Amino acid sequence: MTQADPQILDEVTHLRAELDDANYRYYVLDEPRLTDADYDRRLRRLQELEDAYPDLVTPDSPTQRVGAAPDAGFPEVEHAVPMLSLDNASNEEEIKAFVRRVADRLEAHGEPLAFCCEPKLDGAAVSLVFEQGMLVSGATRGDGRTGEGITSNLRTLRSIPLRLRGDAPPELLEVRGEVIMSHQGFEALNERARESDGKVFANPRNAAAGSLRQLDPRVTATRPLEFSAYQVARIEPEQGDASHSQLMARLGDYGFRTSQELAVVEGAEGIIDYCRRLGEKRDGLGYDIDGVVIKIDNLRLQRELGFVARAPRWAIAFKFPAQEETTRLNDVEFQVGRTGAITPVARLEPVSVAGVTVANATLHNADEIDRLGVMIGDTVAIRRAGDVIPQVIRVLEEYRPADARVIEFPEHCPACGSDIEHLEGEVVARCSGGLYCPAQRKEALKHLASRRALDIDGLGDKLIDQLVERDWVRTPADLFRLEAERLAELPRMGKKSSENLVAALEKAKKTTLARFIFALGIREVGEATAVNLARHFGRLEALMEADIETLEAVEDVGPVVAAHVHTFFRQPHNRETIDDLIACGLSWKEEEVGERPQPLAGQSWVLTGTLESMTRDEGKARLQALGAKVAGSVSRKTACVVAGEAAGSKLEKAEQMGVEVIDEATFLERLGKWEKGASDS
Ligand SMILES: NC(=O)c1ccc[n+]([C@@H]2O[C@H](COP(=O)([O-])OP(=O)(O)OC[C@H]3O[C@@H](n4cnc5c(N)ncnc54)[C@H](O)[C@@H]3O)[C@@H](O)[C@H]2O)c1
Ligand SMILES: [Zn+2]
Repeated sequence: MTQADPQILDEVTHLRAELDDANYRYYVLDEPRLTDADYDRRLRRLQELEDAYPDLVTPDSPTQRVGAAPDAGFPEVEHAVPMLSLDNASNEEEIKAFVRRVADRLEAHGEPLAFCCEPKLDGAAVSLVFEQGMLVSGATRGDGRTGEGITSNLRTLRSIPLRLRGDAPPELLEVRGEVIMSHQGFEALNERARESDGKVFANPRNAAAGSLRQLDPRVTATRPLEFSAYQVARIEPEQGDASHSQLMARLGDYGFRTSQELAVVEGAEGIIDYCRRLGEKRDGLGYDIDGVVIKIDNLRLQRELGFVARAPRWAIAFKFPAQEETTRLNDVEFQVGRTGAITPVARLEPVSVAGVTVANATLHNADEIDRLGVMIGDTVAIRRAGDVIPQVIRVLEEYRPADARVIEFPEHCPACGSDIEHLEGEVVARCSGGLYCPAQRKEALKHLASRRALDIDGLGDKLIDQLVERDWVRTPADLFRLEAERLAELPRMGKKSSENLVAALEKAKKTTLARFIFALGIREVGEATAVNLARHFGRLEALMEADIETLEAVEDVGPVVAAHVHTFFRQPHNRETIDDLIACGLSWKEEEVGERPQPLAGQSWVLTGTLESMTRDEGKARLQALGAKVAGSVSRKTACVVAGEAAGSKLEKAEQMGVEVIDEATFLERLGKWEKGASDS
């Protein structure tokens, strides 16, 4: 046996310290600092050294253990059957070697072996114990022997049955599976966290693990978690299933979700083919997988093969390329979205992430840049998964060069030069050139033409897209200069509909001051605010000249709205656009700004979560137009909460306070009724 020299000993000690720290950050804090690739490299190196110098192996080496010791915040749960890790294969050769190895051990030469292949879900492993069909305990993997008791948290997951389906449940069932978060759920959770200064997670795995390990189950309940079962650890009495795949079908009958991608294949060729096909599907699945788990399907053969220290002999994980990589951030550019939001985009040293070259990643907004503490020249970890835009998730500060530069947020819109507004308390910075900015042109025109603005009949979204794309319409006033003959050249626009549109444009010119103000699309100026502004100032000129103080004196106008209005009218381009519209013949009689019935007057409403049929701003405007106040937080005075998709803490608070909560469908139904009532009278 070779004797290790002090240098090797040093390296081993150092690697172990690094890996222990990485395990703690990954499994306990759910906040890794190393990428998985870096972690795996270190673990492999340690394994090599231990193979070369077996004397150095200690029972507590990271190569001998799984996960990390359970956190003290939870009761300890001893696993009756240990929760192990899996050996890895990273290429076809290693898959073939695995198949040869098991065939040799089983002395199954010549006979094709059946393997059950499943996606390797990238979440957090949990174990669930059912007695007489009832869920009695749920735990994390922990260090494999002892996990954290998180039963109450797991009970909040709808995909975990609290009682097994069917009338003859086994006396005892222990099921293992992965708790995952879909890409959609993950994005929505982080989006909420960014808005409310909550914890932003690097990836769905950390988000799932972190959400499960909340001390308060009510927090877990708000997180979009799903459970997918992949193993039966114990079943008593035995039900006579001969294979893993039969057990999975049984779990389906008991009410569990199992992978839809599960398939039984034969031999190494079958496995390799499955891995290739699943690899191609990976980006479209909507959740993270980091590979394929391959298991001997026959349960008797599984038992014959048994386990080694860290992993079963009858299974292997084929690893897909990592979805996180590190690269250099060369520069940051700023893009204007269609609603004027300014998004910082990281220009990266191109790097291949899971088979796709990534050269750009989003940095979301100025707060995110602060949160990450990122500078130009930094080495950053990026993540690309599914169809989600690649993101910068972490800075590797130790690699920061001496000439790293601070990222300066621009003061003027890169598309049109208007001032960028970055209001206190708002995460998103925006271009204030609403009507003028080419990046916002389509949206601005769609808003202007909409029913509650200028109400231009027949000017739909598709038509606006065409007009802008052909460059026939650059400013709102250009709309009113369109001629029927020219319009008739457009696809699916006959002579008749062109003439109708021109007539509708003519008709729309006669409007009201309130509609005109609303049509300008000033941020946060909904219909109700527009009415208040029109009523207060009476004349457009007076509104345009108003200072912030005067604006704040208007009913329902707070500092934020006042600032938006003020900035809007300070932009020379916006003023030109308005002059131009008036020159085209837009007009209104002040006295037309009349009273509208306001069935919701005096009520306070709260919107939370994502609405499918409208933006939150629009929902707010429509409520305000009916007289309601729309508040940002729930209190006892709240009349009603509208809960959209992925509604979070506000929904929870409303439920605690006994405030009425309605879903989007009910909201739409009621809005329709009230709005009809309002326009009838
Ligand atoms: N970045 C870091 O700092 C850091 C630290 C520690 C670990 N890690 C990463 O964690 C991984 C190692 O973790 P591990 O020990 O949990 O091993 P593993 O994740 O490679 O394999 C075991 C796990 O696979 C999961 N699994 C998913 N689908 C399954 C299925 N269908 N059947 C059976 N099991 C399934 C189970 O949760 C099981 O616990 C590596 O990828 C490593 O890079 C990273
Ligand atoms: Zn702009």
